[in-house]
Amino acid sequence: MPKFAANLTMMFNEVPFLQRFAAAAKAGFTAVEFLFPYESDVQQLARCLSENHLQNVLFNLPPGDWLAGERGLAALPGREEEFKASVALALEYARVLGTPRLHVMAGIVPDGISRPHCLETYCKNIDYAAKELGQYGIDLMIEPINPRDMPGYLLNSQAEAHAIRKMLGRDNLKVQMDFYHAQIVEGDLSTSLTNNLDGIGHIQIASVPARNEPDDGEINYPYLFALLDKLGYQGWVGCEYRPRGKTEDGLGWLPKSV
Ligand SMILES: O=C(O)[C@H](O)C(=O)CO
Ligand SMILES: [Mg+2]
Repeated sequence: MPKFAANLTMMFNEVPFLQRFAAAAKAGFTAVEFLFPYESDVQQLARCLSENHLQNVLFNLPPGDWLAGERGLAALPGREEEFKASVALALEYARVLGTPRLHVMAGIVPDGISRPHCLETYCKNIDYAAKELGQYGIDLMIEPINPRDMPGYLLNSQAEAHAIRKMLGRDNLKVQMDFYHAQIVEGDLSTSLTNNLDGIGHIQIASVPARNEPDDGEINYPYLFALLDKLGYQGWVGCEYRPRGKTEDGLGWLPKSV
């Protein structure tokens, strides 16, 4: 059975963020991921991990002004210096927390700027970030996101993400395969997973269309979990879903040892 990491941004939202570490550990998780840790003191986060015997397997680089609708800086021409500063900040956190991989969000293609121009900016920034993280043995994830959840987001398909990964040729640049997004955009999950396994650095799960626990909706997760085992996938599976009700009440799908 794959290794599952609780997503503390989406799960255990019955309690404040810093109390979710203990809640995840109590539920049996040994690993967690989250989106953006930057509102918390990094040493406090390190204590939350160590006190609860958890490892952090992923978090995101700063996304720009989230409340203003920004969803990443990497593809935004003219924001390169801000992007480089976001890489430095994420590195500070990752080195303290021992995080082995970081997800960099691409961003929404701005009005008046061509997609090819954004794609060129994105590739240059991703290459820079991968080089910086690589000095510390940290992998960089790029994740296609569906246009229903994020209209205008630059990167939507697994195929394009793997093409960028191969073109840049950085060993520590990997694709984050979120089955929720991949199902919405292109489906064909098991073949895409099988054909691209070497280039996949992290997986995330949620039901489609509701983005709840992976025990409902149109994706056959028991089939995919068995395929991950058969393929020998050694990475983590992030539970990036919105619990239908109380988080603990929705964990019946988890194997006993997560
Ligand atoms: O939304 C997602 O699936 C991504 O994993 C993310 O981190 C940005 O929201
Ligand atoms: Mg995701």
